[in-house]
Amino acid sequence: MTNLYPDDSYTLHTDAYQINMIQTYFQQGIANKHAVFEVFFRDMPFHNGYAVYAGLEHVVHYIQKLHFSQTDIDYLREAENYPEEFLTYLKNFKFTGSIRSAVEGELVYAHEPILQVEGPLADCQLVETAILNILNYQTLIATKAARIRSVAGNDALMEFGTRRAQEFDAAIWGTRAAYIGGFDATSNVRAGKLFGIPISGTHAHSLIQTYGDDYQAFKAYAETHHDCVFLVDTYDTLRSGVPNAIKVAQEMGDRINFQGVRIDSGDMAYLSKRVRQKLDEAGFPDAKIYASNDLDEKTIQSLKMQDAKIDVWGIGTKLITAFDQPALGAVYKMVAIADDEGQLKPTIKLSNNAEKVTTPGKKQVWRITKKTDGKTEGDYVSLVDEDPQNEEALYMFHPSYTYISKTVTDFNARPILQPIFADGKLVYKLPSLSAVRDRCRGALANLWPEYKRDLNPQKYPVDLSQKCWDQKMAIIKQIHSYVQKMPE
Ligand SMILES: Nc1ncnc2c1ncn2[C@@H]1O[C@H](COP(=O)(O)OP(=O)(O)OP(=O)(O)O)[C@@H](O)[C@H]1O
Ligand SMILES: O=P(O)(O)OC[C@H]1O[C@H](OP(=O)(O)OP(=O)(O)O)[C@H](O)[C@@H]1O
Ligand SMILES: O=C(O)c1cccnc1
Repeated sequence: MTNLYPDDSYTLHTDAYQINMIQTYFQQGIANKHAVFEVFFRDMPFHNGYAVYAGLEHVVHYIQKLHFSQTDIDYLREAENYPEEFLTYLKNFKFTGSIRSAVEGELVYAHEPILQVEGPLADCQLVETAILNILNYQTLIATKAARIRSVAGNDALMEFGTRRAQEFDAAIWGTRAAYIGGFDATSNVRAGKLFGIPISGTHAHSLIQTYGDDYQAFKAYAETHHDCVFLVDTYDTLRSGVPNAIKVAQEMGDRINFQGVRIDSGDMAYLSKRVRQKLDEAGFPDAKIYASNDLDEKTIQSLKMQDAKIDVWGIGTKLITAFDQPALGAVYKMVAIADDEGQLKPTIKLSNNAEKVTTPGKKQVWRITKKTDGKTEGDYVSLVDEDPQNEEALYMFHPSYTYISKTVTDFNARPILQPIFADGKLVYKLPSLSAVRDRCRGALANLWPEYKRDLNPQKYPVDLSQKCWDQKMAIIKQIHSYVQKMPE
């Protein structure tokens, strides 16, 4: 049976190896050694040209509540038999690190830091797992939602995924991420209460099955609700569902707001056209046609090409589970660590796979836009002490194929990583969810269409500054010559 603790928290929502490492650092006297870690992902989700950053608000809640409760300590003692002095250290633990991050709704790209944690080594290590858990999921769902929005045009998009989501938290934070990416409403009532997302709902087939008849069911619903959308596919969409929906709408007249009908099966291109015709002929040209059933950006695009007469799209499974790409794959890597004199030194993780070699040093990401049209030229990843805003002309080159380069003039450089926590204190005012959603919409408007197309989008430039690149090469050389001296 599950143990339910009155003081349960998310502090133990971490991998055991983090606590094991913290124990080593503590017992070796280096738990407070200054360190910097950065989060980034290596591949664009869904082969998309951009990703929509989401999850920061949940990260903020998590960090604010971070402390080991008495039952956390009791559990660690019992499960792992940690030494008492280490448990006392954990009991007194307070997060004193600093976090800089992209803000929610911002567009982010592979191979650039999207969040940075700096501070005592132990603090940085403890939060890795939860931060990745949050950002990996929410950024994925916000991106999927934006892809769906990009094919839906101005049609209404409703999130219907809770019943298929990977449990409670995924449903709740997933629907919030979907809203950021451009959805309009959710069927999840708790998400409405928690986040202020508009809620929306029609009714299920069980209502019709309860009455055993479309007419009786629609009538009962209409007698008890003002706003009515009738689900018309339980027995036969064209012969029973739609005619009975029209009949009830006509009988009830102004006593209801007949918003439309929902189709949940069958050939939706064919059915929606026939349904539209019937609604129009009956004098309901404003009644909308809702569609649901395993939809995603591909089916919506196909239905639009078939000139389907669908106004509102209800999307569940394929959105909330990120059906075609279940993980973003963001990682959390150490980029700098203090030496014995307390000086922060860049550090690298090498790999035979060039893609997996990290970029050392504490960094900033600059979004470079042209002053003339506000359009994005690419991202420029610099060391933290560089400021491209002061440059007249910015030389940008591909970090692997360095001969691919351009010089940008007349540009603005905007720092993407913003201060969120400074020495453990929240220094960022969380924006409203609608402001976050607007930010996403605005960012997409400033992106060239070549990066937004669904199929084979252009690869968005994420370039390293010369200083950052030189430092990386120097460290790689240094390590190679050190390793070469070792016997095999
Ligand atoms: N005209 C169309 N063009 C492309 N895809 C469509 C079209 N009409 C429906 N679809 C999609 O085809 C799939 C049909 O799935 P499925 O066979 O499970 O549905 P169904 O048999 O109509 O309904 P159900 O089994 O849920 O009662 C769904 O993903 C649906 O969104
Ligand atoms: O297909 P999705 O994108 O996941 O959208 C959500 C689905 O959930 C409902 O079906 P379900 O069969 O669960 O219940 P129902 O009896 O109300 O149709 C709804 O009718 C949609 O088909
Ligand atoms: O309101 C709806 O129509 C709805 C809600 C959740 C899942 N499917 C449909």
